[in-house]
Amino acid sequence: MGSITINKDLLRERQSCTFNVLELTHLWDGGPEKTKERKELEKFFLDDPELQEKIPSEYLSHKEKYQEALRRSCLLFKKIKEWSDTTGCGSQMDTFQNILGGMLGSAILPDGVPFALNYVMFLPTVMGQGTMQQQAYWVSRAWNCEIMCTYAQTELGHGTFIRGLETTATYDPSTEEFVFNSPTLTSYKWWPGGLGHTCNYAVVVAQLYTKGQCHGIHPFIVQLRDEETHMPLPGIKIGEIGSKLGMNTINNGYLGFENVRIPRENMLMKNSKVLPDGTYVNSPSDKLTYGTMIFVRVALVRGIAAAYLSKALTIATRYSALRKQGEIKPGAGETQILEYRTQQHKLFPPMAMCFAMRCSADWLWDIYNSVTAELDRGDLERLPELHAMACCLKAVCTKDSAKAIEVCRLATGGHGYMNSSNFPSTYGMVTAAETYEGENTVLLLQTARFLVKAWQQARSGGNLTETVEYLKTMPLQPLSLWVNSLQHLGIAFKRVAAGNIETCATSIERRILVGVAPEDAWNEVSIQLAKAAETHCRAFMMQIFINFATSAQVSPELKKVLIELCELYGTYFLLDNLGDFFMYAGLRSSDVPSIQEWMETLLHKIRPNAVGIVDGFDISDAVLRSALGAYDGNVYERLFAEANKSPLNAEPVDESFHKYLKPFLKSNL
Ligand SMILES: CC/C=C\C/C=C\C/C=C\C/C=C/C(=O)SCCNC(=O)CCNC(=O)[C@H](O)C(C)(C)COP(=O)(O)OP(=O)(O)OC[C@H]1O[C@@H](n2cnc3c(N)ncnc32)[C@H](O)[C@@H]1OP(=O)(O)O
Ligand SMILES: Cc1cc2nc3c(=O)[nH]c(=O)nc-3n(C[C@H](O)[C@H](O)[C@H](O)COP(=O)(O)OP(=O)(O)OC[C@H]3O[C@@H](n4cnc5c(N)ncnc54)[C@H](O)[C@@H]3O)c2cc1C
Repeated sequence: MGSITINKDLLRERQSCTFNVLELTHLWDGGPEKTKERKELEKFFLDDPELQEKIPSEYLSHKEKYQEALRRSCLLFKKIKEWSDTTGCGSQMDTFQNILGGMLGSAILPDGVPFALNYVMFLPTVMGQGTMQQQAYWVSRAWNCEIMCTYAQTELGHGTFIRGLETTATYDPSTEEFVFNSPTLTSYKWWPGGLGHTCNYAVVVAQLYTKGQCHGIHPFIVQLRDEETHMPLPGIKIGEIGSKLGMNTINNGYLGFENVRIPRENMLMKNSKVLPDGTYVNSPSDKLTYGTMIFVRVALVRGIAAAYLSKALTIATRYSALRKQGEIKPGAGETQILEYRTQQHKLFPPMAMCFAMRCSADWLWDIYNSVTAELDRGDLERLPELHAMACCLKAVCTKDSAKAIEVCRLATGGHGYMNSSNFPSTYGMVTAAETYEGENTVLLLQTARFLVKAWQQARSGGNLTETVEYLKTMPLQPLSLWVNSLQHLGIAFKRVAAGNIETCATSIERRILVGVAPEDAWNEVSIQLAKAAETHCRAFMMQIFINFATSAQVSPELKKVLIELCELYGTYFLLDNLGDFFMYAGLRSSDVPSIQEWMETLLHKIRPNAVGIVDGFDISDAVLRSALGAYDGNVYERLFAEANKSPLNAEPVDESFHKYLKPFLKSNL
């Protein structure tokens, strides 16, 4: 046990890699300086014995899991402060992003950080929707952990349709207060992270009533618990919602109100306002209230979808390089399972997806920042495009990531089913993101709304924004004969997207012409609309990946690998959606064998570099937390060591034998 020798198959894989792995790590991190900072940060946190796991969390009770997560969260956030004070290297915000949205947090609190919402949603909401005075007061309190806050929007009865939320905030001009009530069971807040027993304040989204009129949903800061005793304040009914598929340490909670009063100043008033006499002042756009959701959707693409997929791929690829099972040629000796073409087909396309997600996430982050600056200047023109792209990228990337993580688990056979593989917790984390922050189908339909409008605009000769420009040009270009090239793939994906969007738009128009109400027509066509949004997103990701791979300033060896992965992304999704390419991209059935061969050749070319690629993600063993994926490949020793941590192995005969089994066996049924 505890051998530090590297598995010889993994060693051979590393020796035969054709590119410089460190160069990929630098590219992945955004430069050598970023790699250095990340490694220093990991060392500072992960070498701390107080943050090491003593008993695997799977063996703790629900309550113990939460208590242990809270202990670590407190230590972790003290250390963040220490890190910023002592190193002066990197702002605290960078560090928070790495902890909450990066891999570091998942190493220390794999099932979720109960403080996450304070940073991921409360602070962005106050910064985006609070006045300067409100920001000055609340940001420093929450930032310095004087208070711990969450974001309470979803209710038992409504998550998606937020205009239907039932919690009321009624303004009382005589005291200049808002009075909060939960009129029904379904109006109870349900889900907010950290709400159960961690937070003492929340942004609460409620229907605003003033002067007898409802003005729709607005955000308010509400104190929930006493700052000293942590007891719920009068009229606050609060608790935790119970055990879930994953994320069991994030402390999701419920919350009801009975005549809870808050000062008028606690309404976040950057956009709309209520004056002391109760006069309501409108926001420039009611969609500005939805700003925090856009921020989190943007952050999730990189922080959850791409990051957790890179982890799963590292585990499954290293394991596949050392696991031997069966023979390809009888008598030639047992084969590394990575040699099986079917295994390569499971693992390498998700590697390509991981790169496509990262490039798209960087693009999305940049436009998020520029559009946010424009909004601050009162310019709302690009908000619809940002909303549309944040919605479809969040939906497609979390879906691809969750599906691929499950494929990675299946690719490791029985051992992947163990908690010690770290697949279950990784999957639990990512599949949650398919639902939260906007359920994926719902988000795709939001993008589809934007696309149908863009299609109509293209037809009437109007101007189109960057991501939908192709709707103007694509239909005009004649279909050419199929060529196996990246450029042709890029065009074909756009043709498929344009074709799907056109089909939807004309199906809706056709229905309306025969008297179907527009809303019913929309619902009738919505299966195709969701698909159209997905194909638009895929075409966007394909093009972004092509731009990245062809223009990356890297060595020829690494560039070759990036191009191979990019081609694999395209050929994989093309072969998976042949019908679309037949219908809209001029593909003929006689073209398919050569594309299948192209894809298989790519799998063959990527094979020698597979371990190098995942090594390039540079995920340390402490972050991977997997018996199957460790750098040295000593899988079987680790599986044994993990099995022996089971509390059932503490005694050779468990007490249940004497209590139940022995009497049963002796009872002569
Ligand atoms: C890196 C991260 C690290 C770690 C994370 C760790 C832990 C965190 C874990 C969990 C956190 C989870 C938090 C949550 O889930 S909070 C709750 C999130 N809830 C949602 O996302 C609700 C989803 N629903 C909606 O977003 C909207 O209600 C919906 C868009 C579905 C519909 O809204 P509404 O009915 O008001 O609008 P429509 O009539 O459909 O459209 C009107 C119009 O407005 C446009 N629109 C809609 N949303 C936006 C937006 N956000 N911004 C801009 N514009 C928007 C829409 O396109 C329409 O435009 P038009 O067609 O021009 O009329
Ligand atoms: C782990 C986790 C953490 C969360 N954290 C928070 C939090 O911190 N704060 C918070 O406020 N909330 C939080 N949520 C709630 C989350 O945002 C909602 O669950 C999510 O928005 C989906 O809403 P819903 O549960 O009401 O699903 P529903 O909207 O009821 O969806 C159910 C089904 O109906 C379909 N559907 C609904 N509307 C439409 C439509 N218009 N068109 C077509 N199909 C539709 C959906 O596609 C889905 O298939 C969290 C949820 C989870 C799972």
